[in-house]
Amino acid sequence: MTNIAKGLEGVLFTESKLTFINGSEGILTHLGIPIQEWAQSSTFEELSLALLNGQLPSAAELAAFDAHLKANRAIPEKLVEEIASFPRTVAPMQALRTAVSYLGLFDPQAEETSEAARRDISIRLIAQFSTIIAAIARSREGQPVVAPRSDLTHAGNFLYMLTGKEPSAEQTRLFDIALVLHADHGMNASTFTAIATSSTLSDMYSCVVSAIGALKGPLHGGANEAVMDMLDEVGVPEKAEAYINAKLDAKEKIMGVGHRVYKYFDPRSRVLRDYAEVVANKEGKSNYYQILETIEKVVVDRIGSKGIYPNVDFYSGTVYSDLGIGKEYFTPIFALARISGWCASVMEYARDNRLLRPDAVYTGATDAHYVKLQDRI
Ligand SMILES: CC(=O)SCCNC(=O)CCNC(=O)[C@H](O)C(C)(C)COP(=O)(O)OP(=O)(O)OC[C@H]1O[C@@H](n2cnc3c(N)ncnc32)[C@H](O)[C@@H]1OP(=O)(O)O
Ligand SMILES: O=C([O-])CC(=O)C(=O)O
Repeated sequence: MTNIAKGLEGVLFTESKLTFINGSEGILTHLGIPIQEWAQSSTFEELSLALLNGQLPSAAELAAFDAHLKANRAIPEKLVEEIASFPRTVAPMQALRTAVSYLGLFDPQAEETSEAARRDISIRLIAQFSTIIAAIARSREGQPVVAPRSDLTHAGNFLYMLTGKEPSAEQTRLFDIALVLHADHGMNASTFTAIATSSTLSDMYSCVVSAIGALKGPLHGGANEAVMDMLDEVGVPEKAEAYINAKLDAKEKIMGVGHRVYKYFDPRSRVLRDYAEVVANKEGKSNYYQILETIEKVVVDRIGSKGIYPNVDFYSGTVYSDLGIGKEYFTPIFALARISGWCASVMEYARDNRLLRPDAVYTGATDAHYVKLQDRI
C-alpha cells in the first residue's frame, strides 16, 4: 500500500539553518540560540536581522538595519485612504491581506526577484506591516490613523500607532518579547505557503500575501483570537473545568493547545505564561489567567498523554489583552512578528530553489468516458 504523509507530517523538503525544534522535549532555537535567551536578551529588530543574515549582527549592522526600518515605516497616503475606506465589517486579517497586496502596487521593485531586491523588500515589509496593522485597527475603531515615529523602537512605535499614546518602557518590552517569540517557527503552514509561492519564482509580495491567508486560519495563527473567544465563553474561572471536560467529552478541539511538532510544552508558552502570571498577580485583575491555568491543568491531565499541551497561542492573548489590545487584532499581531520568518525563509529557500510540487494518490474513477449533457440522468 502507498504510504501517504497526511498533512505532510514529518516530510523533510529542504534544509534550513534558521530554526531548530525538538518537539518531544519542547526545545526551540534560532541560529542555535535558545528561544528563552532571545526573549530575555534580544529585540525583534535584532532577531529579524539575524534571521535575514543567518548570523548574529554586529552593533554597526544592527544600527544600520534599525535606521533602515525606521526610515521605511511610512506607507503611501493612498494606502492609508484605502484602508480607511474598508467596510468596518471586514476582518482585520482580510484587511491585512488586501492592504499588503495593494502596497505592492506602489513598490517599483515589487516584481524583482534578485537576492538584493528580495532583501530590500523584506526590510520594507517588516517596517510597514506595523504601520498597516495599526492603520487597520484605528480605522476599524473609527479613529484617525496615527503616523509612525522614528524615535521609538519597533514594538514601542506599533503600540504608539495603535493607541495614540506613547507606551511605557515596561509595555514596550513586554510587546517586544511577544514579537520575538512569534518571529519564526520553521516550516509552519504559513512559512511553507510563502515558500511554495516563492518556489515558482513568484515575487515577494505574492509570497507574503499567500502566507497571510495561511496564517489566518484557526488551526494556525487564528487560534490566538479563538482562545480569547473561549475565555469569554467560559467567563469565570469556576466554570473552566466543567467547560473543558464537556468539550473533550464531545471530542471537540480546545483552542491554543496541540501542535504538529510539539508533543510537550511549547517553550514559548512557558515564557508567555510567566509574563501573564506576573501581570495577573500585579494587577490582581486577570480572570483570563486563572481560567487558562485551569484549562491547562485539565488538558494536560486528560490528553497530555496524547502529546497535547499549550502552544504559543494559549497565553499570548492574555498578554495582548493586558496591553489593552482587542482580540480581533491578535492574529494580525502574529503576522507583524512572523513577517520576519516568512521573509528570511523565502530568501533562504530561494538560494537553492526547486519548484514545490507534491503529489496525491489518485482514488477517482478509471476508464470513464465523456457523456453528453443531454444524455446524463
Ligand atoms: C501558531 C500555531 O499555529 S500553533 C497551533 C495553533 N492551533 C490551535 O491551537 C488549534 C487547536 N489545535 C489543533 O487543532 C491541532 O493540535 C493542530 C492543528 C495545531 C495540530 O494538529 P495535528 O498535528 O494535525 O493533529 P490532529 O489534529 O491530527 O490531532 C491528533 C490527535 O490529537 C487530538 N487533538 C489535537 N489537537 C487537539 C486540541 N486542540 N484539542 C483536543 N484534542 C486535540 C485530536 O483530536 C487527535 O486525537 P485522536 O488521535 O484521538 O483522533
Ligand atoms: O510551527 C507550527 O506548526 C505553527 C507555528 O507557526 C508556531 O507554532 O509558531
